Amino acid sequence: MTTTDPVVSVRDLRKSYGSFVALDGVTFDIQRGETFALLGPNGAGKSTTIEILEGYRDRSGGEATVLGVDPSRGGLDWKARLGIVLQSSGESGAVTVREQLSHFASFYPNPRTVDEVIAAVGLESKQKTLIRNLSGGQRRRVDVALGVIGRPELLFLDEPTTGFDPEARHQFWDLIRQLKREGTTILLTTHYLDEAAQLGDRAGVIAGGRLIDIGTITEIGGAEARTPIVRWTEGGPREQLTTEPGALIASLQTRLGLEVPGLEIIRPSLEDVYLGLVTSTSSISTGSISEDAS
Ligand SMILES: Nc1ncnc2c1ncn2[C@@H]1O[C@H](COP(=O)(O)OP(=O)(O)OP(=O)(O)O)[C@@H](O)[C@H]1O
Repeated sequence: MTTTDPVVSVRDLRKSYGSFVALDGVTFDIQRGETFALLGPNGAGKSTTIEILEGYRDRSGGEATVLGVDPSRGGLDWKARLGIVLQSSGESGAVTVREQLSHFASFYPNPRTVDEVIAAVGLESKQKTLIRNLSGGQRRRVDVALGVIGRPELLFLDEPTTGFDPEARHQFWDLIRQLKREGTTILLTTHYLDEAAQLGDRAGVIAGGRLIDIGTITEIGGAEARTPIVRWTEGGPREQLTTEPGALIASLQTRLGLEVPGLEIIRPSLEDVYLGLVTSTSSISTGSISEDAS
């Protein structure tokens, strides 16, 4: 593997559980230092993808390379270069936060200090608490701390902020930005579009086991994100004009400086675009979404 090779390379990845097809030919690369967000609704295939790349699940077909190694054959040296935060950790320990982190740190050649990671996830006041006595969100913070303590080259985060309160999410985003500055490559799955937009250099939208769109966050927003939506709220129920009339009114209002009471020009958020994508299931199955949104 050379320094310019992708850190993660996935080609036509397939996974079936019996007759059920969970992944139906997924292809993407992640470059060194990049943060890639995998977005998709429940059951889309995000965890299946990430767990194959972590070496937890076997694939049914296609190719995968992670840090130059086929993850189904990765040994201990390979695993020591990864940080893994699973979707559910099963951390129910009868040990304290501090003890658990110290124990994990001892597996790695060049770990971060326990104090550093405890501060990074905001668990200073709970470091001597048994893990089983933590709240759900606090346990999740322990999971994240365990994932980063080994100073991984590649960090896998499967819905890392589920159960976090807003302050903890922002603290987590700061931690991820610090890891990005240090050059860590990150694969993140999330339902939160603001999280993908805040952290992701690029994102892939997965639905029904297929990657239906891939690109920078702006590219995924695509034409729809650039088209103004006009909301007319004067005298009656809210009406939304999303196509040509909306664009025309918006353009006239801007060019002529018209003040129209009750007229609000907005641009759809990534969330609006995403919901449009994942609810158009008929288009997804024909694969036309990526063409429409590009
Ligand atoms: N061991 C299994 N046996 C059978 N089906 C499975 C198994 N694991 C996952 N699946 C199915 O594969 C599909 C993809 O699951 P996966 O966990 O990858 O989705 P996801 O995108 O991570 O969803 P979520 O956002 O809900 O976590 C789902 O329909 C799920 O029911």
